[in-house]
Amino acid sequence: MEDAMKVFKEFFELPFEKKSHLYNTHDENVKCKLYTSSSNYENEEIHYWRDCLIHDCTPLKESFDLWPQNPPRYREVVGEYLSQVGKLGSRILDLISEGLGLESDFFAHGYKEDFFFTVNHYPPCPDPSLTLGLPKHCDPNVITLLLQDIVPGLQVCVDNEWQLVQPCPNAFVVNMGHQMQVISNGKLKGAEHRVVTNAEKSRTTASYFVVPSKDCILEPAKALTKKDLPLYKQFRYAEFMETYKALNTQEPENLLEPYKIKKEVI
Ligand SMILES: O=C(O)CCC(=O)C(=O)O
Ligand SMILES: [Fe+2]
Repeated sequence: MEDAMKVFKEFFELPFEKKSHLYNTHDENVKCKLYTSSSNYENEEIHYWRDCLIHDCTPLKESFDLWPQNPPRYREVVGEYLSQVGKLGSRILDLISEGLGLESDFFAHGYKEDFFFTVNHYPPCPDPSLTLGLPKHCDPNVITLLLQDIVPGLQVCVDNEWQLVQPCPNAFVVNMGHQMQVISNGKLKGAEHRVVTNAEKSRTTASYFVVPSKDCILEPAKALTKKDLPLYKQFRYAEFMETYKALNTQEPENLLEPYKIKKEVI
């Protein structure tokens, strides 16, 4: 993971001419892109202080040729990194299913079918009081494995207060996404988080999002709704993602609102 972080930093340190061809936010067919703030820069109300590299990763071996050619080690190091992080993600999901009392291969049924990968770079910000690196959000997927640099910036919302997640060397931050909240019937809450900037140092992070298949049907695990009532109804992952994209600027908790089962008032 040290090597991967080194390569991510080297990529963002490249002179602009070596990466300018990757700035292309409009063409759906471009499978490796760099953008500033978000992929919807032109239409967003607020811009954020980050650059983001995103490239297709699945199937892993077949997507190598789409990745950055510079730094020259990028493909080899990141290929190995993603394959190892994928295994770690599966192991963590096995442990979560054990902890929740679900069958051991519960997440193998479409919940970890895919993954999505982004590398974030937050340059020093002259006035951190004016903007964020990323706004408050909850990841839309199942879990996210975040590789943090030694520079702090990630904050998590606990009891309505923002707390800094201190970087811990050689460790990943594992964020619960919206889908984990649904599957666990609210036992594991989707983590609301954001990124603050700082004036002195740049910060680089890499997010590995474990993603269900588009057709995966999400609902509270049956084993958890024998005693407790289900809090959410069934929906397709692709359907949720449409809501997520359309309502992205709302409070994270509101995004699950359409899928909540309302208690009847008698
Ligand atoms: O860069 C970070 O610390 C967090 C990134 C993040 O939340 C995301 O990629 O969804
Ligand atoms: Fe996130």
